[in-house]
Amino acid sequence: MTLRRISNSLVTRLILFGIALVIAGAVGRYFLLAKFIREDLTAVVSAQQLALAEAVARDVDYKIVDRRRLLDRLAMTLPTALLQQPEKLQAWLAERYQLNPVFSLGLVVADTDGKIIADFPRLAGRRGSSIAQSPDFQRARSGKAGIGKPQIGPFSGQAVLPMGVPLTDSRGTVQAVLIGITALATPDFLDRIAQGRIGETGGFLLVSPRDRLFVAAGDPGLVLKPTPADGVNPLHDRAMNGFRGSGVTTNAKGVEELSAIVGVPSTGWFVVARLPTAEAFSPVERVRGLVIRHSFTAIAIVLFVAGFFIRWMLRPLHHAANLADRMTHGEIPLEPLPIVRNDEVGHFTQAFNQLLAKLSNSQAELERMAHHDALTGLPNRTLLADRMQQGLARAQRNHTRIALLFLDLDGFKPINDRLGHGAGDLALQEIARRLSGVIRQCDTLARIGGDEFVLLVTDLADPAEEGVARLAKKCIAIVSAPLQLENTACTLGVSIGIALSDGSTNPDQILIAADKAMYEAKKNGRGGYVIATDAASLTNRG
Ligand SMILES: Nc1nc2c(ncn2[C@@H]2O[C@H](COP(=O)(O)OP(=O)(O)OP(=O)(O)O)[C@@H](O)[C@H]2O)c(=O)[nH]1
Repeated sequence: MTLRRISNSLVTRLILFGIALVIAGAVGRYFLLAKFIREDLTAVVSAQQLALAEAVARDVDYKIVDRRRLLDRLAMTLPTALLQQPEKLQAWLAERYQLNPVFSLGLVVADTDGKIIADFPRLAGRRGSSIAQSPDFQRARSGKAGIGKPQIGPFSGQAVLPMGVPLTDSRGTVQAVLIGITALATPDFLDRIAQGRIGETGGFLLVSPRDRLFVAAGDPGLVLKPTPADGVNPLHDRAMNGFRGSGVTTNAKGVEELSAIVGVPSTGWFVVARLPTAEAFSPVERVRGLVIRHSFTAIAIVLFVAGFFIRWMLRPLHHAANLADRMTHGEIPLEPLPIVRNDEVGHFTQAFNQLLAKLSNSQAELERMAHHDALTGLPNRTLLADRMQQGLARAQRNHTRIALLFLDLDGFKPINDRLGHGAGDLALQEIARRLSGVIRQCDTLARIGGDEFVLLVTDLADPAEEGVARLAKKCIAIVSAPLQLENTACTLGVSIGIALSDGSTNPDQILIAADKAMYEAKKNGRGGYVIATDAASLTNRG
C-alpha cells in the first residue's frame, strides 16, 4: 500500500479524526477542568486559611489582652508608698511574678526620670539603668498604657515585647511606670505562630504594621525583621493598609502563595496564614497529569481498537469494491455483490446491485435491439447472418441441408400509397405474425428489408426440395389470406426464392442465390416460388 493510498484511506482519516477529537477533548479538559478545580480549591482553601488565621489571631489577642489586664491590675494594686522602698518594691514584684509569671523577662518599675528602681527577676545591669529614651517608657510616663515595639531587649539580648502602664497616685499624677516584658519565644505565647504548620510547606506570620516588622514567624530568621518594601508583595501591601481577607500573591522570595489575613484587635497586628499554591493546588496538577495520561490511553484505544473496528466495518465495502473492479476488468461475470450487513455499506451495495441490474437490463435491451427488427420484433439481418453461420456449420457437421427462403411481398407498395405508412406497418406486423405461425421452433424468420423476409430452415429431411416446396406454398397461402386494414379489405402476395445448401457455402452466397431465385419468381408472375437451380454451383463455390 503506497503512502498516498494510506493518506487517502477513509480508515486513516477516521482514525485521525478520532485522535483529533481525543486531543481536542483533552485540551479542553486540561484547561477547563484545571480552571474549575483551581477556582473551587481557591474558595475552599481560602476559607480554611481564614479559619486557621482567625483561630491563631484570637489566641494571640487573648494572650496580649491577658497580659495587659494583669499589668493594669498590678498597677492598680501596687501601693505607691513602696516606690520609696526599693527592697520592698522588689519583694512585691517577686511575689506577683511568682504568682503569674506571664511576663517571662520580668516586671520592671522605673521612676519618672526613667531610672529602673526595681525589677524581678533580676537581670544583670537592669536595676539602676535608665530607660528614659525608650518610647514605651515615655508613653507610659505621659499617662498612657500601651504595648511597645517588639525589639531585642537591652538586658536579656532576647526578642521581647514590652508593655507599659503608668503608676499614678490618688490624684492621677504619674509616680512611676510599670513595665512587663515578655520574651517573644516564651512558651505558650506566640508558639502557635512559630510552630504552626499549614500543610507541608505553609505556615503563619505575625506582622506589626505600625512597626513594619515581623513579630513572629514559622521561619525564626524572620522574627523582628522588617516587612518587605512596598511593591514587592501586592497582597502584603494591601494588608499593611488595612485589608483583611484572602488572596493569591507572590511573596518576596518569588513563591506564589494563597494567604489569609486576619487582624489582632488588641495590637493592630495581623496574622497571615499562608500556603504555597504549588501545594494548595496540587490536585490541579494531578488532574492535569491524569488528563494527559488518559489522553494517551484514549489515543491508543482509537489507534488499536477503533482502527480494527473501522477496518472491520468497512471490510465489506473494500470487498465489494474489489469484486466490482474484477467485474469491470472482465475477470468475473457481472453479478450482484453480496450484502453482508444491513448498514450504510449494505445499503450502498444494494444500490450498486440495483444499478447493475438496470445496466444489465439496458444492455440486454440494446442487445435485443441490435439483433431484432423494431417493427415486427423478428430477428434482423445481423442475427440472421449469425443463425445462418450456425445452421451451415451444423449442416456440414451433420450432413444435412439447410434452406433459405427469400420472401418479397407482392403488392405492398399500393397499401402504403393507399392507406398510409401506418397501415403498411400493420400489414408487415400481421405478415410477420402469420409467418411465425408456420415455422418450427428451430427455424429463423427474419425481416431484412422493407417488405423482405427471410426464412432459414435447418436440419431438412430428404428429399429437401419437396419439404421446402411445401413450406413455400404454405407461406404463399398464409400471406395471401385477406387482410383487414383501416376497415379496408386488402390482399397481399409473396414471391419466394429458395436456395439450399449442404453447409459448404458461405451465408452471402446462399442469400444471393435465394434473392436471385426470388427475382425469378417475380418474373414468373409473382405469388409463386423458385428453387435455385445452381445448387451444385452453390455447393461447390467456395
Ligand atoms: N409501411 C412501411 N413501408 C415500408 C417499410 N419499409 C419499406 N417500405 C415500403 O415498402 C415498399 C416496398 O416497395 P416494393 O417492393 O416495390 O413494393 P411492392 O408493391 O410489393 O412491389 P414488388 O415487390 O415489386 O412486388 C416501398 O414503398 C417502401 O417505401 C416499412 O417499414 N413500413
